[in-house]
Amino acid sequence: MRKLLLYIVCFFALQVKIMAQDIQVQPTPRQITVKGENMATPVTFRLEGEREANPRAVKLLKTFLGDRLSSKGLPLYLGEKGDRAVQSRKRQIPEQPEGYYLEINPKGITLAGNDERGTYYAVRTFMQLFRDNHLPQVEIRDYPDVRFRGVVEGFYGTPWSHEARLRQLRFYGENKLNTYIYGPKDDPYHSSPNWRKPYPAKDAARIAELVKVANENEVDFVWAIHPGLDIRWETSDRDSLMAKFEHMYDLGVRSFAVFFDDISGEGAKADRQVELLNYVDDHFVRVKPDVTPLIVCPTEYNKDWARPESGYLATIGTKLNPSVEVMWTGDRVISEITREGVEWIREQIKRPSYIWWNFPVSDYVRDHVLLGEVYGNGKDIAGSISGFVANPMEWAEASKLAIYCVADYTWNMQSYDRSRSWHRAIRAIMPENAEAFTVFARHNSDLGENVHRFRREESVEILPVAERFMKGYQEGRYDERDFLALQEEFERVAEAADLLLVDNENEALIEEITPWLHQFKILGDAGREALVMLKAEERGDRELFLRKYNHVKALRKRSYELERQFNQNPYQPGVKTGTTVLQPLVLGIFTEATERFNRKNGMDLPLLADYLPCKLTTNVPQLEHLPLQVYPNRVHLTPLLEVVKWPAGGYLQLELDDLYRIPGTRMNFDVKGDLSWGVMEVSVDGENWQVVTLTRDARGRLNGKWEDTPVKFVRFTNSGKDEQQVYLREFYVVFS
Ligand SMILES: OCC1=N[C@H]2[C@@H](O1)O[C@H](CO)[C@@H](O)[C@@H]2O
Ligand SMILES: [Ca+2]
Repeated sequence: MRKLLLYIVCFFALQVKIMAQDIQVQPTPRQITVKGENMATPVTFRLEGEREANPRAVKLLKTFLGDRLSSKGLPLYLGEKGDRAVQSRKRQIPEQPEGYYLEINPKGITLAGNDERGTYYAVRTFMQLFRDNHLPQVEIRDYPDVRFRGVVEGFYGTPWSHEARLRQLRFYGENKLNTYIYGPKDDPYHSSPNWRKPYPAKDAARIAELVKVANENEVDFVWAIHPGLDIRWETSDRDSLMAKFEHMYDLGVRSFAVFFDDISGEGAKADRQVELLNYVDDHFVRVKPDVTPLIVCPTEYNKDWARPESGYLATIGTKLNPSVEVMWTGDRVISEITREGVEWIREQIKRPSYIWWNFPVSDYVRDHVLLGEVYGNGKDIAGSISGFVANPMEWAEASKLAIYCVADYTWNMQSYDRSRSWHRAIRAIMPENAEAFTVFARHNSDLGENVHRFRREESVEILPVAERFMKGYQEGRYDERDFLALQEEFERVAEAADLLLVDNENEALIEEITPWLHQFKILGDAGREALVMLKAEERGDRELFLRKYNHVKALRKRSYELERQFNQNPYQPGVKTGTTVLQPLVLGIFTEATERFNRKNGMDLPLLADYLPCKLTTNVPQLEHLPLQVYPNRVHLTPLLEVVKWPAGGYLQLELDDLYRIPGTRMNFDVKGDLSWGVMEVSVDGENWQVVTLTRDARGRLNGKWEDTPVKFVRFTNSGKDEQQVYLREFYVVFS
């Protein structure tokens, strides 16, 4: 008998477990208990508590239920702890900020928040559980791990459009993100030169609308100011900043930030910054009745840049009002956030850090879109951070993939599953073409070589097949199953590109990624044709081989033309896709097949030009891994967004692949002051150097040229005795 009883209990428990798992709520709730079989969805609901409950929650729920609301029907109790309607469940409500209790059973429904935002989140969860014909009988206790969760629009590049921002705010409401920080570097009223000026009427009206929609979605709209490029530490500038905050307050802004990142000189001084921040905190933030804690982004915002001898962080830690939140990007500008890292900074600044996570931002690899999984951050960091906001790409819709996962991760770290979250994100963003978008996103996730050396996994599933196949092909025997798997993958790539190009469920997203979709189609076609080349070469079918050889070369040419047509920016112009696995695979197959064909037929068909005739060497740490943009007769250094500390004696050297004249060289370090410390030289052998005369033009740029004997080396040195802090805005060499 006992055994039978045990069996029945286990069976029931298993059922409960299975049912709890198949209940999907985003973000993943802390605790779901299934209390019985699904129940039929009532035809009508009687709403109790609407007068006392959070009005935004009431509005959201009434809009959602529509004509299912009536004075009769299943009671639905809505409200915060202390409100009469949810009095009977008071003890069940979690006491953490934004926590909520949700109960659905045949006697009634309770949506009860620990605070107003919690009630709103209970409604959001209820909306996800709702099905026209059935409701799960559940009890949910839920609350977030991280206090402030969301996005900081803090990237360089084209700021998001007003419509994109409105869509973002609604997306944050759906995903329980409560923070949007407005700080686009290229908005002149956020940064220099107009941070002191009020917004023109049209922009002001848009900000006011953003604040309104943010409030409806229970999102704090944080307005950030970036005064450090030209701030003067006098009361006039302090008053200008206060006046600007008052102006933003009048537009409805109730949350404020001051960014001191990516600046040098006067603006970077810690004690001056702290004096200003404490003043703003004491005379504005704490004076107003309804303004959330001030947030600052420090100049030393990552460990790599922290210099204990500067005492910068110590000053912040000891002198900055404890109520001010301090942002932090981690051990480096772009880095995964670890427990050790957040505990280190917590010691320095004497408070939890407010993480500014630089992902999926791509303003330093603008030719890539970053659609991969969100991973690498510790699941044990919640205790040492007060906030976690992601800095996205200039492509707002495409950034939603990572933002969705960040919402899941910051709400419930322990249960975060990077792959499950990513697949759900794709279904949430592209429900009708989830499969095609998965194929596309799988092969558009790595950054390629970049100055921050931050990389992401890409084409993970096909990588082992590609490696095994190429090895086998080169050794003269490959597995036919691998060949077929690659063929299948390239077909799916080509299909996905076409399906997404005509998709109209999310036109804003398709518009953003269209250049990459065209590139992806070419990649799929090139992969399939390269595989046909391989078989034709094996069979000795010259005619077919030559047809496919010409087709792949034509596809490669089209790819280059796409690169020059779309996404032209001064940093990383062009459109890269599948750069880590698929592109090298196509090139490898094409090269191997063509070399075999040439050997067997005594021909000399050229390979695909994938040249890089230039090598960079330097002893300036921040320039060590600088990618180069190489064109037929020009070499560009990728400009940097951060301040470059160029030590005395620091040099940067380019070695060309042959001897060239240099009709033009241009450097723009965005330096107002004296540039005589900079010397440019050329050399034939890398030993004997000759100085190139540099002239400074009206915009402060240095221009030089070398028309004498052709040379192989060009170098630029800080021949002064002091470190120089410059911006690497532009540095290119034209050679002929
Ligand atoms: O304050 C943190 C911070 N400021 C800069 C820096 O990180 O690098 C990001 C990525 O390039 C850039 O988007 C951001 O504006
Ligand atoms: Ca209330």
